[in-house]
Amino acid sequence: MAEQRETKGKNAWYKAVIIITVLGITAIVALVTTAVLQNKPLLQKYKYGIVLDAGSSHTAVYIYEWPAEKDNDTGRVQQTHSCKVQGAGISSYSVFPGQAGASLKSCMKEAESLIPLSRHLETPLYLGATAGMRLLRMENQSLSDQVLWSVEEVLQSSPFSYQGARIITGQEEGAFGWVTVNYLSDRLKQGSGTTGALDLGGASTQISFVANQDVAEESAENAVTFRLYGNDYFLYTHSFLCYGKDQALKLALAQQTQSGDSSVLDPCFHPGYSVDRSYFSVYSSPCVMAGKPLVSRDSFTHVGAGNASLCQEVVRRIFNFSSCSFSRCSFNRVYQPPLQGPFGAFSAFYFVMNFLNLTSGSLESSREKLERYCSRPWTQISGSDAGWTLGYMLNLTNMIPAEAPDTPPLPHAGYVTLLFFISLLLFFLLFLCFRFLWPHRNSQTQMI
Ligand SMILES: Nc1ncnc2c1ncn2[C@@H]1O[C@H](COP(=O)(O)OP(=O)(O)O)[C@@H](O)[C@H]1O
Ligand SMILES: [Ca+2]
Repeated sequence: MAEQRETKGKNAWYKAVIIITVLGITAIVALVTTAVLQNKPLLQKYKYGIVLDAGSSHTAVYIYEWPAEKDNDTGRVQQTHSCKVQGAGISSYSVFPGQAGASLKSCMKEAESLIPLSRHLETPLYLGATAGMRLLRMENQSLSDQVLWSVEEVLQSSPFSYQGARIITGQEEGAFGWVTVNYLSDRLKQGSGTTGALDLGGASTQISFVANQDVAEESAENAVTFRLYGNDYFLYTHSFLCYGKDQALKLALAQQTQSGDSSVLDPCFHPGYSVDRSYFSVYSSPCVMAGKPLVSRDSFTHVGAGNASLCQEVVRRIFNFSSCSFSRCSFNRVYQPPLQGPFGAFSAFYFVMNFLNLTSGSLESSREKLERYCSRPWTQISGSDAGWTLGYMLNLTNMIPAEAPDTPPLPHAGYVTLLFFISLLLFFLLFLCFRFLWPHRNSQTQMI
């Protein structure tokens, strides 16, 4: 009898252990599955933004995207597509301002086909015009308004959330260029050293870099502050209107055509280059300070001489280094504090240097290569195809939070692993309890 009772007791104990083990394993599996499902990243959805960069030479449409659930947080904004608008910049439509908007239509249709239909209504659409429109506004405010109305009409009729078309200030252009360069190189989140930004446009050029706060005291218009990812940045920025590549060329030509001769031998163009130009094309720009020479002829022959050092002399003369009312200046009496750190140069700086294969190597070696390049005959140059890759053109996004975002204490995988081992430990402890305490209780019961 005692043996039978003992066997029954043992069987009951084994059953209990098996039930507890099965329950324990089921609980662990349920725990881990819940944790995994709960924390599993949802299917990635994206949000979009469109920025039209209406430059002096051309307009480009940029489409940006970022993960939807990280809106305004750490989601990285990426350029997914760019479309170059056919023809020249919107400022060139001053003769027929009403046609400026129509020029944007095909790129806007492209944007409609690329952005998912469900996102159209919430996709913000901005247009920022730069130096070409600044010059047109200086020449004729009514014409520049008409050009903007024309583009506004087309953008408003698009399915996107139109946020406005405006001429951005040179200060904004410089400061946003700096943000973009540092955002793309991931320097803002790290809070480490930043890089300055140099942007050579067609009608203006911008320089921006981190400087100390004396800038605001000496020249408030050159000072910009940002708070990004919890770090304060104090910037010096300046936009030189008329010192973009195309307007600077006009300044240099105006200076060389002052004598009113029928031809000009220009060291900045290749030997063999010869083009008839009208005086009007050079002197109609509001950038050209020197008056048109008093000659009866309308045009002159622009002849290349291909001499880099003489060209440097010509180019130097379009800059005024003579006086400065601040503690220090760059040129044309513009305040500039001492340069700091490395610089990222983009837009036409990049196009030109990339075209000449000079994007790597020292300044000295680039100078030597440039001298050799400039003296090459024009006939050897005109065969080259300038269809090289466009670099990123960077633009306005306000997706960078002022404060650094809170990050979870553990990464997802670490969290699941930790949960698993804690559960395992609990189960092991439970097992030990039953293994050593239950038989002990049984034997006590038997003795009574
Ligand atoms: N693919 C390219 N190859 C060579 N030069 C280019 C290319 N794209 C743009 N550029 C030049 O870069 C400059 C861009 O200026 P843009 O942005 O239009 O004017 P701004 O910024 O002064 O309003 C122009 O001088 C233009 O000729
Ligand atoms: Ca530009």
